[in-house]
Amino acid sequence: MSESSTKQVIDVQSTAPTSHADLVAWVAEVAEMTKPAEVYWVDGSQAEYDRLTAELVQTGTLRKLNDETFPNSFAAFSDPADVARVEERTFICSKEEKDAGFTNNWMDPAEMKGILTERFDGAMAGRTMYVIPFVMGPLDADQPQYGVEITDSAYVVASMRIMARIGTDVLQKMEAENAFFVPALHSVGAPLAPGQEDVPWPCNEEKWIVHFPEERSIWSYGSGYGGNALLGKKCYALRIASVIARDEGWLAEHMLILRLTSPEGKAYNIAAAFPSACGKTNLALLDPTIEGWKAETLGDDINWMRIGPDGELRGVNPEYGLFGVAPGTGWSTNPNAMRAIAKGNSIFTNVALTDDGGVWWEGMTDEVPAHLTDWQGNDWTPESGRPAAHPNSRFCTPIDQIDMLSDEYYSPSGVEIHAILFGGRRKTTIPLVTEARSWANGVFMGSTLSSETTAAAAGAVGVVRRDPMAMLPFIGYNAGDYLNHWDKISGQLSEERRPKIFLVNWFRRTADGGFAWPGFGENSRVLKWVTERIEGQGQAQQTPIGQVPTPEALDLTGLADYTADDVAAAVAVDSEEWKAEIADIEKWYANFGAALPQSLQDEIAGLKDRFSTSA
Ligand SMILES: Nc1nc2c(ncn2[C@@H]2O[C@H](COP(=O)(O)OP(=O)(O)OP(=O)(O)O)[C@@H](O)[C@H]2O)c(=O)[nH]1
Ligand SMILES: O=C([O-])CC(=O)C(=O)O
Repeated sequence: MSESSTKQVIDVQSTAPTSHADLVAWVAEVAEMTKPAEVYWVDGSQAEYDRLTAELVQTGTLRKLNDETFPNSFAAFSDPADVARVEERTFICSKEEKDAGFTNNWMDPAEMKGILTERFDGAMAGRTMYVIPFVMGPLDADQPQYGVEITDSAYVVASMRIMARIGTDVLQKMEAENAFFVPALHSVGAPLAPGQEDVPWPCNEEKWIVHFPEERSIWSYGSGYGGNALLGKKCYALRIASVIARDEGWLAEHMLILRLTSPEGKAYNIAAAFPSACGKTNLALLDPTIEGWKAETLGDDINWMRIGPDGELRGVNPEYGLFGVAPGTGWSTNPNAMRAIAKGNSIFTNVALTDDGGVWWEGMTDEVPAHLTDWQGNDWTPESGRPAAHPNSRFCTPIDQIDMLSDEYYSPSGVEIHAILFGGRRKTTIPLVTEARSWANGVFMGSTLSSETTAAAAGAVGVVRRDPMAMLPFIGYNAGDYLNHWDKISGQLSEERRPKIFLVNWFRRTADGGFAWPGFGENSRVLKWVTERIEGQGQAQQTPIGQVPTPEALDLTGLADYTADDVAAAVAVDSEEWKAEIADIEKWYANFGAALPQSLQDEIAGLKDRFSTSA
């Protein structure tokens, strides 16, 4: 062991601001392995954030924006090879391969630790090692879900402060309870030789996003981007939390939560699972276009659902900020998100810069600026023929800047969920909205959910894939066990209180290539029908896949140039398309073998039956 690493171990033990023995031991162990220049415990204060962001401006990682239009906000530009989650480099290292299942990459945990230990050896040389105590969900929850992220990226520290509750309060409570925490280790994997200047976006060509579900720990190496690096989000709140949820009897899901109140004052909490970049943030910040309806945000990406005392399903958003897709978020499509962003205190990544020191992305304003600096630092004009902002560019903004944030967001016991929507991005086949025939039929809809891939993950875009409950990249264990867990939870819900389930598709196309439904704020019309169905009202027609609205059932008041015929086209069930769909579902289900719950086997058999008798 070198002299400097010995010194670090001693430093950690004697300077740690906590007596939480397991935590101090882990931090010391990591410092010994990664050999940072210093160890810094993050307190989560505004002064600390201001200091770190100022340092990041100095090193060129952040660019301070024009304070008038984007107060206290910054833009970061990543390495072009580090712009999205890397699913191919994401692993679930359970002791046994079968426990990771066919949807996950797997490696033996000891072998993986061996590889990672080599990568992390000296990985933080020349850098500061930051220790971020955090909690997912309210700190006053019955059982706060603690984590500690160690990282060598100040950009990650600043972003984590927006996305999660972090710092001294969390550390003190964790210490007082001597609580378990998820150790989440992150390095950009780009150590600095002494005297070497900082690079604006350090990262490594080799990336590893690794989860050890039995240990409930995370090791992430080589990337500084979003879900690869802000480890409280997808890595903890979905992959590791899904394992905890399986063991403890609850659900950790990739869902937004929206509260919709009717003109009569009746409130409905709607959870919706859509894959990445398929409209969660937009629906969570819905601006209803129908008179008298009010929408409030509870969550935009993750929903932890527990069974309440009366057999109801209760949802909590464990996050503290938004990490939203920038392109397509605009004053006309999502004014609520734009108002939250306009309050400032945000970090943008891979958006374009305007000449007056602001930011811009495709769809932000109707008028396209005449000149920009694109996300890669090049001059850009509307004639450039390429996007100015990266398609997966993001805004990272505190959730409490949303004017429409529900007070219930802060409730540790969450809200009762009255309806669950499953939705994907499909050009054909899937109607605008379909009500499940039953709870089991709804779980079937979720388990066979499909969507075209998006820029949120590295790889091909636009390829249709099955994405069960929008959790394909996020189930931290065997997908067959996951479907069985849903089946088991179903049985524990009160029959009267079970949420109604719907399948939606905002992205269906017409023959001329346009969207079959205007989407965004107009989705409130679909949600109104959903609430009518909850109340046992609203006109619906039976189809082999479930109930769809009759052409007159959607409230189209004030919606120019959209007719009942257009609704009929948007909700049409085409049996030829469904023949291909069923074949694809059967192919998907074959992956599960005997693990497929009987209820879902019955559902696919029933679906085939209904199509054959309706033909
Ligand atoms: N046509 C259409 N596009 C939509 C609609 N809602 C969202 N989008 C587009 O879908 C893209 C992604 O939307 P988001 O709301 O950010 O998606 P998300 O699911 O929150 O994404 P993640 O943060 O990756 O989980 C944006 O380009 C939106 O403009 C809609 O109702 N209709
Ligand atoms: O995790 C990320 O990088 C961004 C995100 O929310 C997603 O991909 O769904």
